[in-house]
Formats: sequence, structure tokens, C-alpha cells
Amino acid sequence: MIPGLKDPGLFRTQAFIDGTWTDGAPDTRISVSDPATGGGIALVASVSVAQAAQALDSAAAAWSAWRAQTAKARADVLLDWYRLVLEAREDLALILTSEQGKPLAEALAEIDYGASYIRWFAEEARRINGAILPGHRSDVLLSVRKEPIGVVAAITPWNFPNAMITRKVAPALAAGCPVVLKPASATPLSALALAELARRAGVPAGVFSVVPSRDSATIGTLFATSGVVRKLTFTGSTEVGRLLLAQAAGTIKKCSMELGGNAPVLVFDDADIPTAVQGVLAAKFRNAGQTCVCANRIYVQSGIYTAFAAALSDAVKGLTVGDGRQAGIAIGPLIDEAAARKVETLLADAVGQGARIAVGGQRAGAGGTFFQPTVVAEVTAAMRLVQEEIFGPVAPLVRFATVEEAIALANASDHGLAGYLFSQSPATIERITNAVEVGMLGINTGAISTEVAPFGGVKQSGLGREGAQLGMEDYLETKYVCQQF
Ligand SMILES: NC(=O)C1=CN([C@@H]2O[C@H](COP(=O)(O)OP(=O)(O)OC[C@H]3O[C@@H](n4cnc5c(N)ncnc54)[C@H](O)[C@@H]3O)[C@@H](O)[C@H]2O)C=CC1
Ligand SMILES: O=C(O)[C@H](O)CS(=O)(=O)O
Repeated sequence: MIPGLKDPGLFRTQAFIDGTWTDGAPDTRISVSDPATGGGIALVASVSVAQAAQALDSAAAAWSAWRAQTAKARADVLLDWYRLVLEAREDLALILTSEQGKPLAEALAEIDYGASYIRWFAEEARRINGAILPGHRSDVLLSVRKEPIGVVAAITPWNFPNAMITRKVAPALAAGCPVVLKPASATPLSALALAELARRAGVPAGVFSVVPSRDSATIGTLFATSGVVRKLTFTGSTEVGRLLLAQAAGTIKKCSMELGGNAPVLVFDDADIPTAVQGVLAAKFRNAGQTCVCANRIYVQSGIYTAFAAALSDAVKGLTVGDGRQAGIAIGPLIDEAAARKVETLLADAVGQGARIAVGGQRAGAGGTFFQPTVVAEVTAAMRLVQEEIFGPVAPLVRFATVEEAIALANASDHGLAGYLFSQSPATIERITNAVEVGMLGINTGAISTEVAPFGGVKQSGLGREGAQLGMEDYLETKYVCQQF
């Protein structure tokens, strides 16, 4: 149980299948722990493959009635879900912080962000328009219709355990598609609370099921290979996304992939230093650096390097580390011991090659997975801090000299999700905007995520877009009709 919930009915530990709360496989449960304390907070059902398959079958059975609903009727259910989520935002944030660790202020922001996707796609549901085409002959009528793709299987990560779910489920339901969701095993409680609120909003049985599982690989294989599933949508690491794409190939399944990132930041000599510092703080340290759009490699032009490094270090020293439920905390715990060890390993590699720790660099506090917000100077491209997604509160600073060098350094990655640029030169901004290989670019800001804009990456950061009008397309099929008079 989570102390302090106003509505204990949102604390759900069973699976939600075909509109019913149900136990999982016997003798198998997911132990959910609080990353701030290491203590256990719940034992959650872990479904069997048969139960996951049953959820898929119930989705297929519910599809025809859900797609037959008018767009307005689906939009009304989504708006009710949106209202209920906002009414429960404090409980949802407390559940989220308890299982994931981010500060409550960030958790509240995530709930609002997640809810914004529900509202956005409630509105988009009524804008799924087709077209009448100018015919190629005078005796035909040509039309193009958008139709729901069918049963959607979704797999989501632990770092945004609310918004990554609504960013998928809301457009799917709006389009007329049923969804079976497998949330991350570290953070199933947020998903189950959303399912309870969807049930209260009137989402019909079978249209939205949640199947937590300790055996992600087996459930993932079922989702990727089942003939019932028409659409697989995944958010998580590139490694798992690659595996799922390969598994889905056998059924030519439509896939959306929101994968790993390695965001470059370019700070030019003409940047406004306070703006650049605030932008890097926002892009680097949100969720203790555990976001896919985090600033991962910070390239600073040589003329501003010393001043920027000093200003950023001073700002980072002011970031407080602690339990996200306490007031004023900026950096919560990392999700688990493995995540903390990875940060230590990357730092040791950098220092071993000559990098210098300017701020932080150690675990914070007595025990646990808290890590000091860290600034590392004199980092080079040869270091793992630059080559790998850090997923921790570490800001590596790399020098560069010219615009051409900055472009080459920024694009020297197999990933291309987000990127950031700080400059006051229109010519530099235009040059970099055109040359940098990313799906999303922040210019003089580190906060870019919104439901109104298409979220996604290029290269090995993924396929497709979420949010915006584009985000609906991933849940639709196009039918062309040629009618002979
Ligand atoms: N592009 C985006 O929007 C986002 C990308 N990410 C990326 O996700 C990663 C961190 O999240 P994690 O949850 O640790 O990623 P992960 O890939 O380990 O897990 C993501 C989800 O996949 C499941 N999973 C794990 N192995 C699987 C398998 N073999 N088959 C099927 N499902 C499997 C997990 O249980 C979880 O639900 C980072 O690389 C981050 O960049 C995270 C959030 C957003
Ligand atoms: O990085 C992620 O996990 C999310 O996509 C973060 S965001 O959408 O809030 O930027």
C-alpha cells in the first residue's frame, strides 16, 4: 500500500483483463519497490502467456463494437478519462513517485502531460477525415477513408510510467482500436491506476487491458508474433526495439518504435550563458537524467567553454538530492542499483582517460541509488560518456572549435532523437537546424516536449511519431475506394 492516497481504489495490484481485475499466474508476482528507500510497496500480478493471449482475444472481440461507436462517443469517453485523471492527479503522482522515484513536482507535471495526450486525442478523434478525389475518369467516384488499424499491443518503459502509456492508449482508443498494454515491471502501479480510471470513464471491457509480467520477453514475443495484433507500439531501449521489430517481421506487423537517445547540445561562443545553463539544467537533470531526450553530450565552443563550465557547475551545485516526496528535491534516486552502477562505470572510464570531475561524481547520501548531479570537464569523443546513453545526472562537457566540427560531432551517433542548440546568431541557428540529424530540436531551450508536437527520432532512435496530428496516423489504415457509376 502507498500511504497518503485519497482514493485507495487507485492502488491496484491485479491484472486488468477484459474489464475484470484478475490474479496472474499462480506463485508468480512482481515485487514493486520504492527506489528512494529500497522498501517493497506492492506485490503485483504477473500474467501467464495464456492470460496475455486471452487479453488479446478479448480486445479482438471488443473491437467491432468500439470501432462502430461514433467519433463523438469515443471522444466523450476519452474526455471523461481526462477529467478523472486530473481529478486524481495528486494520487497518481504519489503512486508514480513511490514506484519510480522522481520528485513529486515532476510527477505532477507528468500526470498533467499524460492527461494532455488524452485531451488532445479526444479532440483529434473527431478530425479523422477522409477525402473525395478528382477522378481519373468521369464515370467514377474516388474516395479515401481512414479506418482503425485493429488490435494494438503496447509495451512501455519505467521512466515515464504515466505519460508513455497515455501517449499510446489515447490515440489508439480515439481511432477506434482496442489496446493490450504491458507496462514496465518496475512501475506497473501507474498503469493499473490509469486502467481503473479508464474503466470508471466507461471504456468498455476488452478495449483497454493491462497485463503486467515478470517475463517481458515472452509477452513481447506473443505481442510481436500474434496474428490478432495489427499494431505493435513500443517505447524503450533500442536493443529491445530492434528485437521486437525482427519478431514482428513474420506477420508484417505495423510498428511504432520510440527508442533510445543520445542528445547532443551545442553551445556556441555567442550563446547567452544564463539561457544555456537553464536549458542544460532542464534538458539534463529532469527525472535525474533518466529520459530519452536528455542532454547526453554537451559540446561547448572553445571561446565560451571556461565561462559556461563555471556557470553550469555553480547551478548544478544548487540541485538538491533526496526522496522525491520531500519538498524542494530536484534529483530523486536512480531506478535501481544497476542504473547507479552504470553511471559509476561510465564516469570511471572517462576519468581513466583524463576527464575531470568538476562537480559531484559520487553516490549521494548513505546508501541507495541516489547519485550526485555531476559535471565532467575535458571529455572527449573516445569516452563512453559520449558514446552511450548515460541515463543518469551526469553532464559531460566537450570542447569544439568550429561550426563544421560541431555538426560532425553532433551527428556522430547512431541515434537521433533530440538535440539542443544555444546561439544568438540567426545564421548559426539556421545552419545547425538544417544539418543536425535529430527528430526534435530545441533552440535556446531545453524543454521541448508537448502533446501538440510530433515526438520521435531518426536513425536508430525509432520509427513513427507520437502526439500531434501525426500521432493519430499510426493507429489508422488508409482505404482507397473507386466507385464505378
Ligand atoms: N523514445 C522515447 O520516447 C523513449 C525512449 N526510452 C528509452 O528506454 C530506455 C529506458 O527504458 P527501459 O524501460 O529501461 O527500456 P527497456 O527496453 O529495458 O524496457 C522497456 C519495456 O520493454 C520491456 N522489455 C524488456 N525486454 C523485453 C523483451 N525482450 N521483449 C519485449 N519487451 C521487453 C520492459 O519490460 C519494458 O516494459 C532508454 O533507452 C530510453 O532512452 C524511454 C522513454 C521514452
Ligand atoms: O524520455 C522519455 O521517456 C519521455 O519521452 C520524456 S518526455 O516525453 O517527457 O520528453
